[in-house]
Amino acid sequence: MNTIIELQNISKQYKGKKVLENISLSVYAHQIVALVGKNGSGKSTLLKIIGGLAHPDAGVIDKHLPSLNIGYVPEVTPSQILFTPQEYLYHMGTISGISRKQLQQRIDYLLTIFNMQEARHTRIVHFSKGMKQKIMIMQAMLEERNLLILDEPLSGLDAKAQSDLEDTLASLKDNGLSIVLTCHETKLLKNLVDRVLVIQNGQVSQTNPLHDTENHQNRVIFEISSQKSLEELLPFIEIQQQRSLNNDIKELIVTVKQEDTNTLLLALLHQNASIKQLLPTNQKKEEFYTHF
Ligand SMILES: Nc1ncnc2c1ncn2[C@@H]1O[C@H](COP(=O)(O)OP(=O)(O)OP(=O)(O)O)[C@@H](O)[C@H]1O
Repeated sequence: MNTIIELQNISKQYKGKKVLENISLSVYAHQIVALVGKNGSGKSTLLKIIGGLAHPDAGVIDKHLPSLNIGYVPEVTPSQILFTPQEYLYHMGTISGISRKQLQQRIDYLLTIFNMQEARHTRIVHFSKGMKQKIMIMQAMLEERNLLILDEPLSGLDAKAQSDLEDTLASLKDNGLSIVLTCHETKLLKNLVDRVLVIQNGQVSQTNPLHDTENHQNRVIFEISSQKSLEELLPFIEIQQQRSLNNDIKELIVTVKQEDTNTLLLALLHQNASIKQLLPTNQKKEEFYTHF
């Protein structure tokens, strides 16, 4: 994984009150990271520090990409914008000094990826909160970005708007963007984020990945002739360990997704493999080995 920005021992206080204490974290390319925590836990402060909008009292921010270009979208969404998306984005882009031709191409691209072409000429003041949120993100993306920082992008949106925005953020990630966002509720993020960082008492800790693939995988140990090719199995398995028992037989320990387990077992039987053990990966290793 390529790190794009790394924070080392970041601390911040306001009027003598410590908000962040010795926080270290990395943001990787093509990842969506969520910062979760209670009101006032320091999420926005940390976002602003990552985005270069606030300075830490101590610590180092190391940009691993020399041309790291960060877009920042604050929590507050302005409600009274009388322009249409086309007008608003065009004005904002012009203020940022983007050339006309480049700007129009970029607006077209953004309207497409945010699925907003039909609303191009409707006044933003008439938009739903979700659509306004999209406009704010598009504004932050008028310039090419590597990293997008979103403060509470999903808050106040109804379920449909949340899911719509999640889809958009997922396509932005697929197009190469990294995203750091804050959120109160982890359940909103289930299908979206790669990592969740919890901020509490000025410290950041990483929770188990929300995708929790560990719990949906099995570990299989089998013995198979050394002459047999494993090529057919490779799409399903991740090899953890492999050793020769003698010249003819090798033993493998592999993990396989729950849904691929039957296919794997069937393929192993066709290959005259001997299945020694099958257990969910969330069983402790010691328990696993005592089954021999
Ligand atoms: N500019 C500031 N001046 C003084 N205190 C500040 C400032 N910015 C934030 N704080 C304080 O720092 C603490 C952390 O604030 P921050 O906004 O980072 O938390 P948060 O987790 O984003 O909260 P919320 O979920 O309510 O948005 C709070 O106690 C807040 O009052």
